[in-house]
Parts: sequence; structure tokens; C-alpha cells
Amino acid sequence: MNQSKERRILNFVLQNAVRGDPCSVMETIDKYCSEKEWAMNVGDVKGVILDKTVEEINPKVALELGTYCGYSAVRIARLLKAGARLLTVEFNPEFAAIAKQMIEFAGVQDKVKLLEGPSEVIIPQLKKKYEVDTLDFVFVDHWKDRYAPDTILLQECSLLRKGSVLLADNIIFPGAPEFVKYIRNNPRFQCSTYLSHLEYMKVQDAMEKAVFLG
Ligand SMILES: Cc1cc(-c2n[nH]c(CCNC(=O)c3cc(-c4ccc(F)cc4)cc(O)c3O)n2)ccn1
Ligand SMILES: [Mg+2]
Repeated sequence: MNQSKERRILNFVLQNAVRGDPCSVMETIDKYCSEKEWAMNVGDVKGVILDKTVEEINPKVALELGTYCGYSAVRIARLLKAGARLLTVEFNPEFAAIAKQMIEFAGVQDKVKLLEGPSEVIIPQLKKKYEVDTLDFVFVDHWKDRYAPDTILLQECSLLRKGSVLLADNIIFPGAPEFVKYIRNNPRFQCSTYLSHLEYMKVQDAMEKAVFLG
């Protein structure tokens, strides 16, 4: 049975990147996906916006919705300080299996917990099952029609505190219009938009940063 694109990406990393070196893993994925096969990693251009946001917040507890191959989990985890952790949620079992190997190869597995399942099931489990109090940072990068409902669910589950930061990918392409409408008109969030480009393409995209005001 022929290999998936995600398996080809992982194999390219295993054969070409430096084990235990997160930057090498990121560079190798970006090389493969810009030269050989496009894939929906946040990528090296929007990745810098993600880096700056994580460095500014220096989160103790971070959540990622949409692991995919683990590119942004590696990207975020490499910046986390000792004792800080990233919980990342992936719905697709094949993607989760690839991401697990990617995260381990990069050597950031001690900072990352990969949770398999749909966001609407996992989010309500974070407090009791995964011992989360509140989230300092959330990277929203999963199904675009789940951005708004899951932002509401995070609030309903009391997972956000004054100053929690959400960073949402793909605000322009593929787009998350319900989320943009919800978050920009919501007095409980302070929003800013970072114009950029879709990963590995000249197509315009953007990221939305939303600070929860409590
Ligand atoms: C419900 C639930 C879901 C998840 C979940 N896990 N993994 C994902 C991946 C979601 N990501 C995307 O679909 C995505 C798509 C594009 C794209 C596609 C096609 C184009 F032509 C152009 C751009 C670009 C991107 O940057 C994206 O992020 N969701 C996890 C948990 N619970
Ligand atoms: Mg994305």
C-alpha cells in the first residue's frame, strides 16, 4: 500500500535531519515541503510570528489544536523553558503516529504531550485528566470551523485566565470567518492581526492574536 505524504515527510527527516536538533528537523521539513510536496505545516514564514509570540509569553502550559506532523509542536517546544509543557491535540491517528515520531526524533518529547482525539472531546478533559489549571498560550491550527466553537469551549471549561493568549493560523486562507467575526467583536478579547503568507506559497494568509481579558 503506497506511502502517505506525511510518511514521506517523516522519512525525509529521519534520513536528513540531525537527531535531537529541533531546528534541523524544522529546516528539513520546510525544505521538503517547499521543494517536493506542499503540506499544511505552519512553515518558516508564519513560524517566525509563532516564535515571537511564544518568546513574548514564555508559557508554562501551552495547548496546540492541530498537531499534524508535529512541525509546530517541535517549533513551540524548543522555546519552552525547563518545566514548561505543550499539550498538542491531533484527531487523525495516522498524523498522530507520524507526529509522535517527529517529536521524539527532535528530542522534545519530554516537553510535549500528544493527545489523540477531536478537540471538542479533549478540551473538557484538560483539567481533570491532564491536570491543567489554566492555559497561558493556545496555538489554534485545527479544523477552521472549530476555531470559534472551541474558543467558546475553552472559556466554558475555565481554561483561560486574564492574559491568556490565543494565536490562530489561517485567518485568510483557508480562512476562519466565523472565528474572526466572533473574536474581533468580543469585548473579552484584545485582538491583533499579523499579515503573512500561506506556508510555502505566495498566497496571502494571516494569524490572529487574541488576548483574553478575563
Ligand atoms: C476537530 C479536530 C481537528 C484537529 C486537527 N488535527 N489536524 C488538523 C489540521 C487542520 N489544519 C488545516 O486543515 C490546514 C489546512 C491548510 C490548507 C489546506 C488546503 C489548501 F489548499 C490550503 C491550505 C493550511 C493550514 O495551515 C492548515 O492548518 N486538524 C485536531 C483536533 N480536533
Ligand atoms: Mg495552519
